[in-house]
Amino acid sequence: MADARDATPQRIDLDLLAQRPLPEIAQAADKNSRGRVCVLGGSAQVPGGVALTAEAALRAGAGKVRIGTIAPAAVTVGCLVPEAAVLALPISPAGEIATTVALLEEAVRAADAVVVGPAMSCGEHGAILARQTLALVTALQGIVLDAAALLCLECHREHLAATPGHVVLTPHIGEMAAMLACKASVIEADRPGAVRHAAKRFNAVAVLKGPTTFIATPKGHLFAYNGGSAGLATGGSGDVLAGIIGALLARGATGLDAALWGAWVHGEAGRRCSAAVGPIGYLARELLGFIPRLLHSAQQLLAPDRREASRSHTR
Ligand SMILES: NC(=O)C1=CN([C@@H]2O[C@H](COP(=O)(O)OP(=O)(O)OC[C@H]3O[C@@H](n4cnc5c(N)ncnc54)[C@H](OP(=O)(O)O)[C@@H]3O)[C@@H](O)[C@H]2O)[C@@H](O)CC1
Ligand SMILES: Nc1ncnc2c1ncn2[C@@H]1O[C@H](COP(=O)(O)OP(=O)(O)O)[C@@H](O)[C@H]1O
Repeated sequence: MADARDATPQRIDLDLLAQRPLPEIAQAADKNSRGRVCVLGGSAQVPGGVALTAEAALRAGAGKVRIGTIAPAAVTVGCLVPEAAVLALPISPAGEIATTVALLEEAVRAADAVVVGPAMSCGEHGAILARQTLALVTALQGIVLDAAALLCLECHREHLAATPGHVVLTPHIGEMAAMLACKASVIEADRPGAVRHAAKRFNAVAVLKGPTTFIATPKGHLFAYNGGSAGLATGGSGDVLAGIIGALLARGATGLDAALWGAWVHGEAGRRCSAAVGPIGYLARELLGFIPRLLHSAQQLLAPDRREASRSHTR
């Protein structure tokens, strides 16, 4: 990783995003053309995390969201997000592999982007969901791999090698250590190097979350966002980020643009919560309500005729 140490990251701010506008959503667009997101995750220990991801995707503009989660949690999750469809997956996919695969294929094929892993605690479950999704990767506009879905990436390198940069990995430091089979202290010592190494190794956009979030591309481009709020270090906050990125991929953004915009919107939502509630103690679900306005106002500000205004605004 030493070769990456001298790389200076580009700062993720409105000036950078102005150069990378998101695909517009037409005024007349119906819900199928605004982006369909499938969220696969959840566990008996953390049944509600997928609801955060699904709602974040809806708040970021997805027209349709479907949640595939463990059967015992499916009804509850559906009630938490009545705007989403729910798919009940067998709790032990290894034992019912054929059913799981058939259900997943149908769900993934009906989506533009898939988010795999939020709130999933079982490595085996994650491995199967990630494998099935990656097998269909070319039919999708994007995939986000999060949490437990990141723990088996070595087995998926063949699939990942074939993707044209629309897979986004969202590890925190512990997950990054598992991905690269090293100690967390090694990642801690060189976060920019680690994220670049992971992006290259797995041929994906890598997002290393933390007080400063680093984003890298397989070609070695490096970006950093450090404008968030300490209160973002709270259970479920990463699930929200994964949902935002999933929705932006589904509307047609590239993996890199979805990651850059996602990190910025997530961090700014944290700042809004911090101002409204207090620097720590706000809930991940309280981030959700800020997403639509942040996305909308940033895009308005960045419309071509307003870019000059954005520059003076951010100075
Ligand atoms: N649990 C909850 O309350 C909620 C969880 N939710 C969701 O569940 C999912 C799993 O979350 P989680 O919290 O169960 O596992 P998480 O902390 O990600 O650890 C995974 C591994 O990483 C390691 N690791 C972590 N940080 C590290 C570090 N700095 N440095 C080094 N190691 C570090 C950690 O090691 P350990 O801390 O056990 O030593 C462990 O091995 C996720 O999607 C989350 O959003 C929410 O939906 C709702 C509330
Ligand atoms: N001290 C901090 N300051 C700003 N942002 C932070 C800080 N700590 C964590 N974050 C952000 O909060 C989110 C936490 O995600 P994650 O670790 O996956 O939590 P969870 O697994 O509970 O959802 C990430 O987006 C990360 O960048």
